[in-house]
Amino acid sequence: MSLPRALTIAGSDSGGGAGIQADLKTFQELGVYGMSAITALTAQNTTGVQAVYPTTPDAVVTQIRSIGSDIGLDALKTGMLFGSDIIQAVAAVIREYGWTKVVVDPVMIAKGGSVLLQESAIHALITELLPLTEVLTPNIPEAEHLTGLSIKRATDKREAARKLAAFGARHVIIKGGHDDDEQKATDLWYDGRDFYELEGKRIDTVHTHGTGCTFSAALTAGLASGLELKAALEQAKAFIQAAIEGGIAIGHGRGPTNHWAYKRKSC
Ligand SMILES: Nc1ncnc2c1ncn2[C@@H]1O[C@H](COP(=O)(O)OP(=O)(O)O)[C@@H](O)[C@H]1O
Ligand SMILES: Cc1ncc(COP(=O)(O)OP(=O)(O)O)c(N)n1
Repeated sequence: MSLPRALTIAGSDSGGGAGIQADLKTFQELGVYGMSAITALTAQNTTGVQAVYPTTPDAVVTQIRSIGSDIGLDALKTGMLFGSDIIQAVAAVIREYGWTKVVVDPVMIAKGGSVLLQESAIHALITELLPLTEVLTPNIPEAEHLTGLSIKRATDKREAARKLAAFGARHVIIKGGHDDDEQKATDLWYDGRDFYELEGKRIDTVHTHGTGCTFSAALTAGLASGLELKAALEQAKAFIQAAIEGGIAIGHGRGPTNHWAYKRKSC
């Protein structure tokens, strides 16, 4: 197989732990050539998001076309999309190129509470992007917000996953980082028919900035490399587990995960 290529369409995190920076580091660590289309600049560090400066739909589409018309790609992911106009533009360009290995991380709110997706953009996310989505990776608050359901028990997670699949996503992974299990961090995978669990030991740490971005980027890298979804998910889970175990205590707040830990571990 030729060099695998992956694109991330997301926001920039100046602190380097989430967004575009986390995605490109993850692609690189997994041997995938990484490319980016930036939807917004955030001034951000381990204590939170200080400011958000969205780009324009035109700027986003032009970046994506520069890649589509020349280098091409094997898989793509979306992260912070911020507004409905950017979502509509991204969906249109995905349709234009006919890309199908599309991972959507429906980033809404940073762990510090800052809004990374406007409320007015939820409708566009559901109607424009989810029908183009191969794998949707919400955390629990995002799954609740998209479905209007309250997720307290395992059965609620399953109902939410069914509802998200009905919006058009072919596979749904509801991530377990925010649930109240103190021993395990378990992600639920729904393939439109059956449910599976991806289990990991919960690590007691505050250094979890960028976990969702890193997990979805690792999944995208696996798909770009030609792995089947099950193998790509297992690799992504092992990648994020190692990255959280090796979390980096820099700054004065919630430090980033360690993107080189997985490769070090497997060497
Ligand atoms: N403390 C933790 N220990 C182990 N795995 C975790 C922990 N927190 C999150 N994860 C895992 O990291 C991935 C991202 O999940 P989550 O933190 O829920 O996403 P987000 O960053 O979007 O809120 C999932 O695979 C989840 O199970
Ligand atoms: C630019 C940007 N994109 C996404 C996020 C959210 O990342 P996530 O992996 O969910 O991690 P936390 O912010 O929740 O720690 C972000 N912060 N910035």
